[in-house]
Amino acid sequence: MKFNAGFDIETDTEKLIFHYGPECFGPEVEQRRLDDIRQSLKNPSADGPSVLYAIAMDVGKKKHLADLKKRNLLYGAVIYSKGRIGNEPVRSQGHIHAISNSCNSSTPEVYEIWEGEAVIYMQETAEDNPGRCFAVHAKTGDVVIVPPSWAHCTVNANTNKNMAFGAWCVRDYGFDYKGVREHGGVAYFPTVQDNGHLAWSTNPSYQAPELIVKAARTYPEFGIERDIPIYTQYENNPNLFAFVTDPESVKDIWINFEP
Ligand SMILES: O=P(O)(O)OC[C@H]1O[C@](O)(CO)[C@@H](O)[C@@H]1O
Repeated sequence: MKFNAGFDIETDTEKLIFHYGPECFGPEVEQRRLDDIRQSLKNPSADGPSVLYAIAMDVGKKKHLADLKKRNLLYGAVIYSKGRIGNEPVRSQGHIHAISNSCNSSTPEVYEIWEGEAVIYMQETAEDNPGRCFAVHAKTGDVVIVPPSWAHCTVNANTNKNMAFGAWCVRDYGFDYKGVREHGGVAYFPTVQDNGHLAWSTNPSYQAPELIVKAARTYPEFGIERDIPIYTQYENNPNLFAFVTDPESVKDIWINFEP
């Protein structure tokens, strides 16, 4: 399927892969299978699609690659299967962005939904007290920012459709799964109700406050505009996503940040 990511990329929803146009680059996808993420499910023995999502880290226009490397920025793409896992939606296992050597800090991630509907779930920590917990509903074109060091996972919110997104990340990214895995997942488990909507139940291995469910918002504090692909916004203003690779430069924004 074709959508406006700001560069020439298409999804193949049958094979769960990406196709790149002649002026673009991108790797073969890395698959995440049901067996890879079972331990983070509400019901680890549930049945579902064997490949849940496929990841292509480092995609974009060939003419930008040198600049992206210079800035230490990386654009990733992920495509999700439709369907469900028992009564749970297809989703990622959850992780925290590890401390990157380049900035000596965990880094944020800026998502843009390309097709389908997503929930970006996030919580402040992966400790017994996870801090504030948010489920942010995002539709095609919406942007969602996950702050540095928050645990997060991505949910395909519509079981009848594939979902795909792009995201700005740091180039020397690393994923820390430890806290999430020790708790058997994130603090709230999504399930699919009969009407197709998501419901949320607490993971008993945390002492979590009430979940805040909300719609995606805009991010004027970062200078991000609505309705323009975030890749195009980088193309028009290459310094715009410098906060992704240097989160300390906007440290006041992260205090009491609400996604
Ligand atoms: O938690 P997993 O399975 O490693 O997922 C990795 C994917 O998650 C994301 O960080 C989104 O949260 C992608 O950018 C990345 O490719």
